[in-house]
Amino acid sequence: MMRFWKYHGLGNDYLVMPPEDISKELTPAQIRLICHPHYGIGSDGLLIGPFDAEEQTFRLRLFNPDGGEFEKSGNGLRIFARYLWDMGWVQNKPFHILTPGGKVTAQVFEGGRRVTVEMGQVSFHSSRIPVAGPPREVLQESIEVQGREFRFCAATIGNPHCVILCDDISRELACSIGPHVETDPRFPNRTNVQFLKVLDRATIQIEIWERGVGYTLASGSSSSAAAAVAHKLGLCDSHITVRMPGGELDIQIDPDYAITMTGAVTKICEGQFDNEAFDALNVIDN
Ligand SMILES: N[C@@H](CCC[C@H](N)C(=O)O)C(=O)O
Repeated sequence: MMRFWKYHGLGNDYLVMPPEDISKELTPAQIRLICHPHYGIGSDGLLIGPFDAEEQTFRLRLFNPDGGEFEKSGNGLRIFARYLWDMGWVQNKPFHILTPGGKVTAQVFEGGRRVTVEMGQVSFHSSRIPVAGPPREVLQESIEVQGREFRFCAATIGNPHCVILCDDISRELACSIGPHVETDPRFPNRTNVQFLKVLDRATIQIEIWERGVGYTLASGSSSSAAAAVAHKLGLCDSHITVRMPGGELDIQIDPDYAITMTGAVTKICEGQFDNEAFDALNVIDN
């Protein structure tokens, strides 16, 4: 049996599992099953932690529903911060979370329903994201998908993002174009994809296709990357509300492109995952 806690951040849902319940490292196939909507619990990702909890610093591992481990998640970090608060590991003062994409600082408010995370610094440099080709800031470049040309900027906040500016955005656009961009060879580690519409100097709207997930209702790292791109291009000021189908996030951009993200977290349930569910492993991967 593995205990789990399920939360969502604006409809982007994650499971949290304590590492002490996981006797042997989960395989990618087992993670795919746990996240499967029918054969598993169902979620946009799996968070395993805390590892090495000391002096208000907690290490976290993060996995996409395709079974791949990834670097950083904005909604995932808010959710993990709330989990630590629910479990009594932290109180209302700031604390730190170590992720493969860097160390962040988090703080819980409003009885756990609102969390602020200092997400780290956005970089637009090809060598950091990564993006193939000569070392450069990846701004306003061209990509052709299914006979249509798009202008994009790329950014990292620990995980890779491709931000495509559009006059009109939709779920259909994200689902038709996103998969091709996610796996475009210029992104050696693949990429998350955001379709960005600037509403005014303090408000943007995005539709999201996530690496290793697909279409999601919200994404904190996507919001951070898209807001940073809008600011970098001079289209928005430094305090931006990001509107997504699942709700809004508040993004503050420092002069060095350090990002502070604030938004809601909602607890859904907690329970026990029965290893019997792994009987369907051969079903989901065929
Ligand atoms: N939904 C997350 C992003 C999850 C990670 C992404 N799929 C990736 O592979 O980088 C967020 O809120 O940032």
